Amino acid sequence: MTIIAPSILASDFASLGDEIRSIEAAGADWVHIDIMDGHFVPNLTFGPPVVAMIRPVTKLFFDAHLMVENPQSLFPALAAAGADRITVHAEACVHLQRTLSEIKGLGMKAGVALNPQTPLSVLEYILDDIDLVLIMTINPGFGGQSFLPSMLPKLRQLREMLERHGRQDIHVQVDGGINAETAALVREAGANSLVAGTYIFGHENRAAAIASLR
Ligand SMILES: O=C(CO)[C@@H](O)[C@H](O)COP(=O)(O)O
Repeated sequence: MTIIAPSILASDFASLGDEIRSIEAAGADWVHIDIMDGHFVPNLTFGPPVVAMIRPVTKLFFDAHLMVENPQSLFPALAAAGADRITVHAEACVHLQRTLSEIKGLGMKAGVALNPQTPLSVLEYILDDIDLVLIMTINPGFGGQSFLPSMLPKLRQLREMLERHGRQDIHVQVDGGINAETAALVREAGANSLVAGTYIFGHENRAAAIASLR
């Protein structure tokens, strides 16, 4: 079963609670929360106080994607705010294994995101520390960008790596430019968790949009 994680980056922030209720009613599995700091990526979103405010709105799993420098400084506040998983960028973490241990030490699941140019080899020795790999199918920072088809072979190679290590249980997530067309491509290449912002929140029928991604 493909897991659908709408990215609230594309929602109407003035009605964030209602937007989250809407995707829950439409069949979303996880809420994807893009946290950006204006340094690691050239855009700024929100932080732990907003996560805490939306926590009572839904019981859906909170899948936080940190596009920030020094992500570890946010872990305690995000744990307290109710994040279920924190995904950090390998490019932002000098001591990646330690960073992942810190996330798990606070009772959350841990994931690693890779920018398009980052090789899969950075994952080779940390597979025991994660339950998700996020393959960015755009350069992070903004919604509404076009899907990079060059990420399809990367997804296939990741699936092979996970099989080689007996870790097929690790989620393979994609993020960026996902719509009904690109969803079929990434599912075929091995993704089982799809993040989509513009496509779901911009669709007149969000339940139909989510169903089309599966
Ligand atoms: O992490 C990001 C952007 O950096 C994403 O989660 C985007 O929000 C995806 O947006 P769409 O491409 O689906 O509009």
